Order: sequence, then structure tokens, then C-alpha cells
Amino acid sequence: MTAVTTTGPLLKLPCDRDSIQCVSSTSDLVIDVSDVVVRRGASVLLDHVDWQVELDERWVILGPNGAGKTTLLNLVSGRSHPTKGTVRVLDEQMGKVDVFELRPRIGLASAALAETIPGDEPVADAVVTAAWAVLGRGRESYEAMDEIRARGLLEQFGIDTLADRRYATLSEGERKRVQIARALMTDPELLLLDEPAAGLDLGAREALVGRLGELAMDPDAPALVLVTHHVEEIPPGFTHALLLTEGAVVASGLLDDVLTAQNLSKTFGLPLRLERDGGRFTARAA
Ligand SMILES: Nc1ncnc2c1ncn2[C@@H]1O[C@H](COP(=O)(O)OP(=O)(O)OP(=O)(O)O)[C@@H](O)[C@H]1O
Repeated sequence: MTAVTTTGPLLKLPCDRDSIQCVSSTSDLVIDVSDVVVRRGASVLLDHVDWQVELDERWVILGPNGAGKTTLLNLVSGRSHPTKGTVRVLDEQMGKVDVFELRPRIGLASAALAETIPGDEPVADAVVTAAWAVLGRGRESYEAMDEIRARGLLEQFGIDTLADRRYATLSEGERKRVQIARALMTDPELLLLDEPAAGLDLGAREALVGRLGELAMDPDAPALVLVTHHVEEIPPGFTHALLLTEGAVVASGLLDDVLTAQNLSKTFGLPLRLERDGGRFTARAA
């Protein structure tokens, strides 16, 4: 068992925002990134980035390889620090808060985290263990409510029939859904999804985009931030977009204003045509 914390359960579940067991924010501003610069050696990974996210917003971060998307998510999830500027998340300033207390309030699903899920872990355990922020179920005890919540999340993502399977036996698409269910286990106020559709075939991608679209439409869902390279992976119901290139913001704001062929072409460095059909997008070279 890899204990991330040894101080006890992070939250008693299920947890709603009116419960005294939940720590909730006092403002609607969930993310406040102000004039942030990240330098690593001679490289500037983020260059004077400003970004604000409110509780009811669903953001997509789009940009080419190396744009700084994961670097930005790492700052917001408390996994790294800026060289300059401030990062406030859920009314706490990174660098001045105990990140181990803050992290349960932030759900994160990423390729790096997925690699740490033990292959022989039953799927239901891979989700429920998020309540203790551990990987690999050990001697920690769970209440019936925890188990019910984990199964409920698997059902929400259409994989409840896989609850007793070993994680390693799942397809990539099924694993992605388990990772998101795990990220939601602590009833976070903010959910960060780093390329959730990467490596999925068309069917699996569409199934995931559909589930994320349902989550986006749910008024009780946390604030959502989804990182992708592809406009085709933007679920319906997403409201805002941040376009990044070479560590700098090209455009940021309401999806309808920001997601234009002109902004997308500037972001990816080639002339692009953008089409919209209902709540979905496609892009190709002009
Ligand atoms: N520790 C480091 N030292 C120097 N450069 C780094 C370091 N970490 C990341 N980089 C560089 O910073 C840039 C941004 O990386 P980041 O992973 O944030 O990009 P990204 O937009 O998520 O890319 P991708 O879409 O390919 O995942 C990349 O060019 C990467 O090589």
C-alpha cells in the first residue's frame, strides 16, 4: 500500500456541500492564477498567465504539444509551484496551504496518476481507496457509504459491471473511466482531467465524451477543467476555453467567443477551419 497520507480518512462520504463534514469555499472563484511565470532552467514553461475559473464553469484547455497545459494543471493541483505570480485554488494560496489537506478537494485524472494504480487492484477498490488517498487497498477501513459511493460512480460512468475485475484487465477506455470515477470519489469541488480521451478509439472516445457531457450538464458537478489537443474531444455543455501556445495565453473566456478558426489557427500555428455541429466541434487544415 502506498499511503499518501497517514492521518486518517480525508472525507466521510457521501459528502454534500451543506454537510459540516465538507470543507467548502467561501467564494465562487475556484481557480485564480495571477501573472504566473514558470521557468525551469533556461526554459519558460508559462509566461505571465492569468486565469480565473468559477464554480459553475466547465473549461477546456487547448494547445499543441509542449504548450504548458500539464504545467498549468500541476500548479493548480498543488503538484508544483510557480517561479513568479500567485496560484489560489478554493480560496487557498498555493505555497501557504497544506497541499495534503487541499488535494482531496481537487479531483485529478492524468496519465501520470493512472500509472500508479496497481494492475492487480479490483476496480471497485481502485476507486474507493481515493477516500484515504491511498493506492492499493490495505488495512484502512471503509464505511458502507464509501463502497456504495464507489459503485455509484462506476455506474455513473457505465462500468459498474467491471467493479470486481482487476484493473490491468480493462481496456484503455474502461481505465480512463475508472480514473475519473476515482477522481470524483472525494466529492471534489474541482475536477481536473488531463487528456482523458488520449489513446482511445472512436467508440471509446465518443462514449467518454458523452459521459463527460452529462457531468458538465449536472448542476451539482464540481467545476471542470479538461485538457486536450483536439476540439473533437470537447464535451457538449463545456462553457469556457483557454487557448495556450508556447506557455502564453492566446485567448481565454467564453467558449463561443474564444473557440474561433482564427484563435485556433494562432494556437496551433497553421491555418485551420473550424466547424460546429450542435455542441460538438471539428477542425481541419484550411
Ligand atoms: N522540468 C522541466 N525542465 C525543462 N523543461 C520542462 C520541464 N518540464 C516540462 N518542460 C517543458 O515544458 C514544456 C511544457 O510542458 P507541458 O507538459 O506543460 O506541455 P503540454 O502542453 O502539457 O504538452 P503535451 O500536450 O505534449 O502533453 C515542454 O516543452 C516541456 O518539455
